[in-house]
Amino acid sequence: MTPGWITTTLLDNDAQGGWAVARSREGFLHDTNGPLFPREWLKRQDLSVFAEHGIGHLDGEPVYLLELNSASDVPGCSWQGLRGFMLQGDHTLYKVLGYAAQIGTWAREHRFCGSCGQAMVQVPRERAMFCQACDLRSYPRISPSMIVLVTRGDEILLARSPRFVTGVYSTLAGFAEPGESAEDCLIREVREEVQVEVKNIQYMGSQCWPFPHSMMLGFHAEYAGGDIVPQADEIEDAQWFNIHDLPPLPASRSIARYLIDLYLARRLGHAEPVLPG
Ligand SMILES: NC(=O)C1=CN([C@@H]2O[C@H](COP(=O)(O)OP(=O)(O)OC[C@H]3O[C@@H](n4cnc5c(N)ncnc54)[C@H](O)[C@@H]3O)[C@@H](O)[C@H]2O)C=CC1
Ligand SMILES: [Mg+2]
Ligand SMILES: [Zn+2]
Repeated sequence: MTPGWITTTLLDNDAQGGWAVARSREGFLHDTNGPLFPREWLKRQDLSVFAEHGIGHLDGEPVYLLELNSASDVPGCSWQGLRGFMLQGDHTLYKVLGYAAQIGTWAREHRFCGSCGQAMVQVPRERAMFCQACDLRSYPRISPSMIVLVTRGDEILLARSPRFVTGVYSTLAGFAEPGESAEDCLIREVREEVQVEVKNIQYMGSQCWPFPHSMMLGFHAEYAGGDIVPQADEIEDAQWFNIHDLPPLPASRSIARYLIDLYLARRLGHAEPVLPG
């Protein structure tokens, strides 16, 4: 048995047994034991199954996703969004659900060929949807996004999007555009969002962010010039905060929080945090 969570290209849907998770627009089904159910039991419930996908092995046991058309009532169970599992509970289970969500979304959005409109089929032994007419393969979509902590000595630059929980300030972030390097994107995003220039860009680590399919590339950068001017609509407020007087910060498992906590730890001589994958 291999311990932990290992994603698998494909599993045999006709095989019996294993674990399963169920996903609807309301999130994942869970009970007091969590979101993993014996697969044969789950399939006997009154669920409107849209598709079934083998997604991996957890501690050697196969895990399947039941992608549903709608959320139905299952006695003793309720539904919870992926963010809820990210914020609290077992991190490995959150990784299972994050992967399940990305595969479910991608398969649902790639039933038809984007080039000719014909129905696509799943390719054997590969996580891809295939159009026979165009010989086109579509792979799961991953969107590279830069995230950066900009610092000026004891001060760090944090901003609020109107979408954030009330009061919370975070690091700047944005999606890469075609033609950009990671550094180009970071410099553009910081300019667009706060009109500040940065220097000494340093890569710090990455994190899968399945909301819905970002790959966060985390950086540290030093302030090089400019006064903060928040971007209309995107940035509600942005400020330099002293490290001894910080506002409410992002969730502890996010790379945004890691970048902040790492800088504080290095500045104040504390133990360094570990980035959750
Ligand atoms: N894990 C973490 O700690 C954090 C993760 N994030 C994530 O970083 C990502 C980017 O951050 P934002 O500030 O929202 O991006 P952003 O600054 O580029 O602005 C968002 C806008 O980008 C456009 N957009 C949406 N999806 C896109 C895509 N796949 N490719 C290109 N453009 C797209 C839309 O117009 C959207 O309104 C998001 O997924 C966000 O959830 C943001 C902050 C913290
Ligand atoms: Mg942004
Ligand atoms: Zn086609």
